[in-house]
Amino acid sequence: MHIEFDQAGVAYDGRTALHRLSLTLTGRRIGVIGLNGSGKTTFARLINGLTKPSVGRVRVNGRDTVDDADGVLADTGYVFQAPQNQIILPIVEDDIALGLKARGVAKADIPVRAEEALSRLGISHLGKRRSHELSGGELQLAALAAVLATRPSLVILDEPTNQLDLKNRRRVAETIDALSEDVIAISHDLATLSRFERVLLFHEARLIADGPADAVIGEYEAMNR
Ligand SMILES: Nc1ncnc2c1ncn2[C@@H]1O[C@H](COP(=O)(O)OP(=O)(O)OP(=O)(O)O)[C@@H](O)[C@H]1O
Repeated sequence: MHIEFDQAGVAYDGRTALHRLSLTLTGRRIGVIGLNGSGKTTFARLINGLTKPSVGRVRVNGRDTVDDADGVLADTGYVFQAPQNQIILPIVEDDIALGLKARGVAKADIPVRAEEALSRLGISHLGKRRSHELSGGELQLAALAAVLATRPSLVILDEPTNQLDLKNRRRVAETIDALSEDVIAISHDLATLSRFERVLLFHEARLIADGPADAVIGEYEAMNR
């Protein structure tokens, strides 16, 4: 990945959600930590252009998130904090197909791409299931499959293991570990992020630490002791 924040910041009605930030992200796996309301989701949404900067610019793999919003969206997949807001159609594979259709994938390729993504995560059996009947872990994996089916080069995960029990948390964490795509993950699961190459710590809408996982996680733990 190559992501550049150039004095980018976000404010809502005069309240700052993220102070101006300049930073370059390269590499394959970046974790994001911080207390509730510290600006993590705002930061992540800036990267795929879901949130536009109030000031400054964000560029993802050379594309500006305002000037080339469609290009950025095509290249970055975003798995939302609440998968029930992401998988909206009654049947899982129909939902995956909807996302592919919206991206202009040829009709004949849609079922192939959907099945490829489901089988990659070991959940082919969920394709024909009703999404509202799935467990939290199954739904989280289905949401990830829907994003992977669009073949993004970067996957942004917003608290992917948040709602999960221990078994599903492990399963999703292992899946994330095995992804070949670049990953930016917001997580409170510090054990998972400890395997990431770089971790960013947000506090009160500012980036306050940025470095190797062990050091930044240690700082976060010390702050909250
Ligand atoms: N659309 C919005 N309108 C107004 N305020 C917002 C909006 N989105 C976020 N905020 C505010 O910006 C601040 C940062 O929110 P953000 O969601 O980025 O935090 P977070 O670190 O992801 O929190 P959490 O861990 O609870 O998900 C919060 O004070 C939040 O209330």
